[in-house]
Amino acid sequence: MSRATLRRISGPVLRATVAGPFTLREAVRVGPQGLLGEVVSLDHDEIMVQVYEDTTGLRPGSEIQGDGLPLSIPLGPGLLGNIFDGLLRPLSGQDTAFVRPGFQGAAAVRLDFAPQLVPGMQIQGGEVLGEVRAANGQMQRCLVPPETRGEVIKAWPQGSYSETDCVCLVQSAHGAAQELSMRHSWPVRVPRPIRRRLPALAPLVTGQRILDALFPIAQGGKGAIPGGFGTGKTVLLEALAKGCNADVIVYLGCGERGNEMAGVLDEFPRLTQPRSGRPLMERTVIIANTSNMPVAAREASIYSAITVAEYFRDQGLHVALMADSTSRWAEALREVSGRFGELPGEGGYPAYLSSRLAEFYERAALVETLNGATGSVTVMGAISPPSGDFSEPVTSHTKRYVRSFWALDAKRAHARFYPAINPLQSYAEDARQFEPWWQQQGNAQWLSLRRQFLTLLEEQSKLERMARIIGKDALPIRQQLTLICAELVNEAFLRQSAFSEVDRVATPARQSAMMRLIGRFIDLAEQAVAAGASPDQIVRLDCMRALQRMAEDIGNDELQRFVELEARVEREFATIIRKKEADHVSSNPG
Ligand SMILES: Nc1ncnc2c1ncn2[C@@H]1O[C@H](COP(=O)(O)OP(=O)(O)OP(=O)(O)O)[C@@H](O)[C@H]1O
Repeated sequence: MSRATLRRISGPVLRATVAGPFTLREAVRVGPQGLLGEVVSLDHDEIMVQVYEDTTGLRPGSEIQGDGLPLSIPLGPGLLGNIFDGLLRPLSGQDTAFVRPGFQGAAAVRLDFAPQLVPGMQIQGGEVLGEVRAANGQMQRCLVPPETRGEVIKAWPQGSYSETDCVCLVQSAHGAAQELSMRHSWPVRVPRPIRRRLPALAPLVTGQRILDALFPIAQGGKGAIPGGFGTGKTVLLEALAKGCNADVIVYLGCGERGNEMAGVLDEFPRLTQPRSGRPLMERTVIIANTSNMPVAAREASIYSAITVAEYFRDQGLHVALMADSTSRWAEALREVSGRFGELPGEGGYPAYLSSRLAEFYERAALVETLNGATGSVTVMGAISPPSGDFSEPVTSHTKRYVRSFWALDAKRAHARFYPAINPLQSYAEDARQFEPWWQQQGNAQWLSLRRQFLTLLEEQSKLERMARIIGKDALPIRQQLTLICAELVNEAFLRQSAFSEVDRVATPARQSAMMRLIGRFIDLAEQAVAAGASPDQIVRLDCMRALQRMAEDIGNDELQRFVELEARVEREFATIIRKKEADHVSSNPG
């Protein structure tokens, strides 16, 4: 085992004189406490180590021992429903209220394991070793570690085992025997292998109308949520974690304030999944690395989170990873890089900020797993640009790698218009691909309605600028109508409170019903104006209020009420149009 002697300590960065061969990225144990670290540079007889724990009290002269392996995390069935720090160690103290006791110790917790392998079988990495059934009936697959290959020489029978108990013995072609348990470890910085990437065909259904209908993200896609202070990044990520249709949620609180994380920790165990009604924590893994935890661990936490997400993907599941916030992660990178004495690049960040962001987002994908199943990791990262300036390095580099960009807007947030996503600054590069998916949901008009809504919102912004100069009433009637319709899209469709009992999650069917109804309103309003009705008459229709309130009034299970509302809108427009035609006839009797 390689050893080194600690020479210099600068916060989480150590320099040590080596007495044995170390490798780059090797995990090390430092000092008498065995603090966990990683070799980040090698130079003749000196190594530089980044330590993931508090280095207070450490002294020069202490010993550093190499693990001989890269920094790795344990992956097993005990992850689901629990909360960990950035290096995947269960959080202790108050936070352990819902941590399955002894996860790390593993021996204490026994799980019902049903094997799927029998002696004589030739197996390869990624195959299903067996299944674990939790007390609540939830099934999880245990996988053969990706690099394992050989013949099963012994398989333990169905029964109760701890995560680290041997349940299968495999002999490789070279004759070496390997013990397999329900848990295996994997180096966090190495993407887990897959058979191939698949083209994304379906969106991740988020339950947020502005995202699903206007700026969708693919299942296996990557999205960013940039937004200045207090614009709603955390609330939006939490809403996605609660309402999206992923099988597993990995929620990473990276460098956020402790009280914000406390909200998640307190709330998630009490909530149920809107679709299945099951407890939300059953499908969630929380990784919390708040601003008061060691800075270097924050840097590692993003890799731990994506590795956990890939582990569930490899079981053939669809996983959504929410990272709040990637800016705090980049700040950790900057701080540690400064201590290494590296030359700072743009904004003081290291020159490799962009490649690190790329490495992270590239791990999002829809894939065929090693065992032939289909799974995905969708990544959504919040960004906190200082002063809300989207040209700063983290936002601008992230923009190059994500396909959905949901820009939060301080003006909308100040007006308490939530989610405060600015539709003019946001985009979704994969949107058109989802037309067939929406057709399958019974919304054949989705693409044209989406285009119509986006055009209205764009025109609204231009017209409002003009109206500020000349006054709204001085605009031509058609343009006044555009403003009315855009306002309806905003108020009735895009506004969605994350705290509303009825509206916090909108199903695709309800979103479709609302889109169609607004589209019908726009058609009828145009017909009414063509027949001579004034914009004022349209605004004063009784149904206007019902339309503006429909998101709050009509729930996901009450789709028939949209049909009734549409009939009411048609009746009211028919009345104005008939009246206009009658007026026309009486003023032109010949
Ligand atoms: N979708 C939403 N629905 C209802 N209210 C919201 C929504 N989004 C944000 N808010 C309101 O805005 C407040 C601030 O939101 P949040 O804490 O998510 O902002 P943030 O961008 O994460 O802040 P910070 O920059 O401090 O991390 C919330 O406490 C809530 O009152």
